[in-house]
Amino acid sequence: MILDLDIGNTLSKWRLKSMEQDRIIERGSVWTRDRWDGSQELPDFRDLKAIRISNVAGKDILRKVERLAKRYRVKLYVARSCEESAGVRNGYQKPEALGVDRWMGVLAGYHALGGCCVIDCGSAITMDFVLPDGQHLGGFITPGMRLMKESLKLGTSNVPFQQDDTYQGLTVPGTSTQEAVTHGIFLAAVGQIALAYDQFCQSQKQKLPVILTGGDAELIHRGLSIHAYMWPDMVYAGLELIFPLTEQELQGQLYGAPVRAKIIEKVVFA
Ligand SMILES: Nc1ncnc2c1ncn2[C@@H]1O[C@H](COP(=O)(O)OP(=O)(O)O)[C@@H](O)[C@H]1O
Ligand SMILES: CC(C)(COP(=O)(O)O)[C@@H](O)C(=O)NCCC(=O)O
Ligand SMILES: [K+]
Repeated sequence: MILDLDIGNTLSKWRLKSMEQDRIIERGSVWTRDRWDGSQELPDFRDLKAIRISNVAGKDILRKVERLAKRYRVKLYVARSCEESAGVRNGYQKPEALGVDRWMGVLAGYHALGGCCVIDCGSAITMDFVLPDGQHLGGFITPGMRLMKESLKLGTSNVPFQQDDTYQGLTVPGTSTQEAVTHGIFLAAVGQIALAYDQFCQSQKQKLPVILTGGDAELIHRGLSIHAYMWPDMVYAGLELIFPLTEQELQGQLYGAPVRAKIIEKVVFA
């Protein structure tokens, strides 16, 4: 069994993947700031062959995982941002400073679709752009929806947005503090993405595919008018790409990868 860890600043997501088949056996998450020891939310470490980790929540967490890997004598693969990997050249002045979750997303996105725009809607909303020739151009970082809400401390609570169909109402002016805040935040999240993507396509004179991932991707996706692929396992896919362990991964098949919509040529009957 392989344990893949996507450690974000809010949630630490994990999944258990079987070595033999391309199957996810179990998934879970723990609050990154919580104590992990003895947490019921973590998988059983005993039957693991390997742990692969993308971590943006600091060294303490990494040390915790290193201790676990050592205790259970499991091989640990730690992802790090670097200058170039899997055909992508890191556009950061200091490549190692790029968040490794962003780097995993960019590598997976480029492998699946070539040039693309990768958007991770988590504690922060990050956007990254990669050209068809593999050049990463960098991107944008803004507070995620929950952080925007908390920063206002206006009639808000720590409860995440209801991922239900009330989003339609989110684009009309709010008539209470709660509504004005919730609608405003949604508008900010969706609006910045639309503006940044539009300006990018104008400057590059090409429309690159957009891939969304992260805890708030569903909600934001429904507010976007641009077409976007959803890839919940995108960060994990970056781990599969740089640390391939299963048959499929060794053949470059990434779990849940979007398949570029084929433009069906109009069949014209003579
Ligand atoms: N305090 C909280 N209580 C409940 N859900 C939360 C809380 N904070 C964040 N969330 C939800 O958890 C998800 C965090 O997104 P995720 O992409 O996992 O973030 P990160 O990778 O930055 O940790 C979001 O969907 C958000 O709505
Ligand atoms: C921007 C981030 C905090 C996003 O993390 P997340 O929302 O996934 O918790 C993370 O990618 C990060 O720590 N980046 C390092 C700084 C940078 O990418 O420029
Ligand atoms: K994330």
